[in-house]
Amino acid sequence: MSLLIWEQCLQHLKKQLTPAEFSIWIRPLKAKIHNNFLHLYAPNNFVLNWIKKKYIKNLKQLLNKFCLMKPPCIILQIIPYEKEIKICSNSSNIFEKKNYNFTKKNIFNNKTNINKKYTFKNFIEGKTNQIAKYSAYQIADKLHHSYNPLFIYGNTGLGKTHLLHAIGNFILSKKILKKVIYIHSEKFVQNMVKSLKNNSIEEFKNYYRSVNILLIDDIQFFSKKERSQEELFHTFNTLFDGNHNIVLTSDCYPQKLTGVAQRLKSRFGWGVTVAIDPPDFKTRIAILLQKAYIKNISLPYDVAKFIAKKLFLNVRELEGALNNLKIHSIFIQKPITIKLAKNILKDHLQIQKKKITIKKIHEKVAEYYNITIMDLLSKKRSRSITYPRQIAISLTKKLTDYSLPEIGNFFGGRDHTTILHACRKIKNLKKKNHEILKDFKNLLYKLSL
Ligand SMILES: Nc1ncnc2c1ncn2[C@@H]1O[C@H](COP(=O)(O)OP(=O)(O)OP(=O)(O)O)[C@@H](O)[C@H]1O
Repeated sequence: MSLLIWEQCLQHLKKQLTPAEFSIWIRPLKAKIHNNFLHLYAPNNFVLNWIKKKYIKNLKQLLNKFCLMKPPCIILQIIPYEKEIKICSNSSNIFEKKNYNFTKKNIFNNKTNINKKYTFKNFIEGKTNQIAKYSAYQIADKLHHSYNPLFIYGNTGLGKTHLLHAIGNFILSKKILKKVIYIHSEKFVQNMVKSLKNNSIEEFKNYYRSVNILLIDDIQFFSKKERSQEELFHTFNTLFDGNHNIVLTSDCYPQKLTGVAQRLKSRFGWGVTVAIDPPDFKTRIAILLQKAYIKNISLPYDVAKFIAKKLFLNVRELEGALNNLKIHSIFIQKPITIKLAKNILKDHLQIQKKKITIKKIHEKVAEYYNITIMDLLSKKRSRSITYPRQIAISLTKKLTDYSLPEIGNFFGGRDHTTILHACRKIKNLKKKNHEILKDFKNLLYKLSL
């Protein structure tokens, strides 16, 4: 009996469960087969109990299905720390291996700049980022040319940089002789300026034009930097013509980049362009639990749920809340509870709320839908006006402490029942229509800046 049987169960469960369920509960389990016993090691008591309650029956059925002879008995236990290391290092599904540097020395030290911390394995997948992750993986795994260039765009803190490093780490782990470099756009510009000063611009050019996979982060930093754009343009052409992969990230769609030459923008869109949106509720919970696990923080599920409900714009914010909770719980020497989370998030949410005024909501919504503020407050009933108005009302309800009649006053003296109706309507539409949900989230983001 080998671990192959467990691999089969994993493949099956991966299809059966949602990505979030699989990542939170099943993926952290480490398996070992010994004397017809399948030892499953859970990272903590919480996961262990959950597996017992929700998945053990299913696991037994799968073992029965896949075993031709007598299926092994399952022994479920908590992993002791030293054991965890041992099992992990033997595990076949670990992507991270030794980073390697290139031997040829030059002024840039041939550093890959890849951060080992960010891998595909610890990138939690959900509806809003799965295409980006899939595309990034295609490049890492197969160096797919149809994905050249891959352009990933989205708001801050949603995992774009994480995916760039994940590509780099995956390629490095395969130990194939491919030169992969991660570079932040600002650094690219700095290096270029330095090279111009040092009379080493030829080395600069050769360095970036000789890579096999170039990962460039936050391309919007090239805005209005004509000389650097010129250099990027030639680097891009050399790599593209030589069938080398280029992956770029940005805070917006290529054509929306301001201060960037049209010839570059059009090249950015030659391959595949994918968006990353803020994670949905379930994915936020999964991310929190995973980050807590990595940071060795004991985070109860209900607290993760509470934080995920309150913070919905970006993952960096979730991580910040988690770090804050950890520090406070260590300081007061008490475990993390909902009460503690409420206290900590209170200040954060209060600051957020203070930043959001009715004026700002009016302005941002009007600008987003290309209508006037007067339209928003008017009695006009055409769909092109009522829909943005209902969105604005619903945002006001979510982001401020105003009562329904007060909100009615801010929107042209409307009755509180009209306000309630608008909020309910948008709530339902968000569930059914992805575009509406996206509009709502985009506006939430713009208002939070
Ligand atoms: N799906 C995810 N799973 C796990 N961690 C994530 C995920 N998305 C984001 N993160 C984490 O959130 C943090 C911020 O992500 P990252 O730096 O990649 O964002 P970004 O989109 O590049 O933001 P910016 O545009 O500000 O550079 C990182 O610690 C990253 O690991």
